[in-house]
Amino acid sequence: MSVFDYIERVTTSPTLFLLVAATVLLTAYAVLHSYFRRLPSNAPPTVSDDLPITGAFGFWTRRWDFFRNARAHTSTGNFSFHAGPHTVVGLSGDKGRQLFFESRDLGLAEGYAVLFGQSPKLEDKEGGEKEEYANHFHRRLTSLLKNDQFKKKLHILISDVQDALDRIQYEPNGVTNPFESIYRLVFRLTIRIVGAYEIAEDPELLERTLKLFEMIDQSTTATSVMFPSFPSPAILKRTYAGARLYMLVQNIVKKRQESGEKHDDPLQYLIDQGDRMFKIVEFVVGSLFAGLLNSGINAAWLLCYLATSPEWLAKCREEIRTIAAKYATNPNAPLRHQLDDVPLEAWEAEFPVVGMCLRDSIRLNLLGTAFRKNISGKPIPTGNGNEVIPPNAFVTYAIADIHLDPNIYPDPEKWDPSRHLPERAEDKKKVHGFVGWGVARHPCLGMRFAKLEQHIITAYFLATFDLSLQDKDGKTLVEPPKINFNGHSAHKPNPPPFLKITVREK
Ligand code: HEM
Repeated sequence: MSVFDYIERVTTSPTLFLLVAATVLLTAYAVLHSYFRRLPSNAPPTVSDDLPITGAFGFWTRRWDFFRNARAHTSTGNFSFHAGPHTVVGLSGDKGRQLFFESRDLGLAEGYAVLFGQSPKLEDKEGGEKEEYANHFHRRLTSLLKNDQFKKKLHILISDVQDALDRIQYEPNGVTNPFESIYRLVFRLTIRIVGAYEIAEDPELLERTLKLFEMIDQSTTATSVMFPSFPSPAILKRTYAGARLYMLVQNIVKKRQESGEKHDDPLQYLIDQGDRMFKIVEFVVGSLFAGLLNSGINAAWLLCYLATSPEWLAKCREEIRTIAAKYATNPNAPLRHQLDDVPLEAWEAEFPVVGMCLRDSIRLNLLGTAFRKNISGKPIPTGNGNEVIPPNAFVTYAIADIHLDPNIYPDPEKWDPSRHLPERAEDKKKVHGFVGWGVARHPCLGMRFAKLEQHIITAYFLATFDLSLQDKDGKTLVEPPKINFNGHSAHKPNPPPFLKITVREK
């Protein structure tokens, strides 16, 4: 068939004409798009699978593999790619890590807002407004995470833990999935510290709030970041869940206003500060995102690790027994009741063994990448020749770049708390050798609370139960489940493991 025959056929068949026109337009768009999003020549080299329009799929499908592969293919270990319309630079190595965590030109909130992107959009924020939001959020959270709050709340946190353990004790066949039961407990504790009394006290409302939160959490998909204006199911779900959460909190506030009822809780503090409704909801959801995932998932993992490590289980129990004996008013009471007399200061400072177990769990389970954005308006030198991070580019650092480095942490995928003993101190071998609690410009604001709740949950659990790990068929597991290191953040293992528990007498 000659070219003329072909043209005649296309122009006389409307379907074929539309098909060809669409293909031509799409190709033209892809070519133009690729041309306009070209990076400056001194940006780190672009990865080979950076597709037009969508960008690099590996970033979404196998994040850690994508990073390892990309960093291995450039001389500096830094590389560039796209996530939809966004230019992203991946940093790696010691220099990259220091720049990432120490540069004041890299904005944390701006990076997470787009690439992590879970918080429901209650109001669009631009420039100064974004900064105002971050300041407001930090101010409120810092007030709620002060010593006097912990002192006041300690007894209620402990009572919530005891309540959860009572429920776990009566789960069928003495078997519990910690990624559900302990995760829910952490959710309740987090609501106590950043949310509302009414939610923490009402199991049905607590469950509903958790479901809405999880709906938002699951809404960061590749398409929702690539095409944020397209009403994809994920974005619709997020908007729906955000609106429902808004109404849920609004109802509580209205009820309080109408009845004149007040509670000594975070919600009342926010109301008394004169915060508007959307700010209150934004604060609660933001705090849950900052706090719940890491705390809830690590609390569950910690028990799984201990259930498969007789050595560290014994060491933790010994520590718990010693501290309980130091403070117990009745040394003959069962261990779990002796713990009721432990003061806040001891909960915070006197659990180094449990602390090391938690530290290695965080090393392994802080997955995916941290995010920043170049907000300086200028190129930022990376310290490698004339290589720069272009203005407005997003910046990512894969936590595994340091946490799974075999030169720092030998046998890096193995949970081994003894790495953190003073004589080994593997995490001190390099600057920012452990970034599990954030470092430099962005240390974790919730670390004190997170450690406190982890110490309390672990101590009460081990004092109350003997435990072993098993699969869904009841087969004993002698090793913890494998972690999917390609995950984007701390997550529940699939399939889940179960804890088989029996109540301890002493
Ligand atoms: C085991 C539990 C936790 C872990 C492992 C953890 C870890 C981290 C890490 C690694 C960062 C730094 C992120 C970065 O540099 O990109 C961070 C920051 C932060 N964390 Fe946590 N976190 C935990 C619990 C909490 C809790 C319970 C809260 C609050 C209720 C919280 C609030 C925050 C906030 C607000 C920031 C941002 C600080 C800033 O903007 O400078 N975290 N956390």
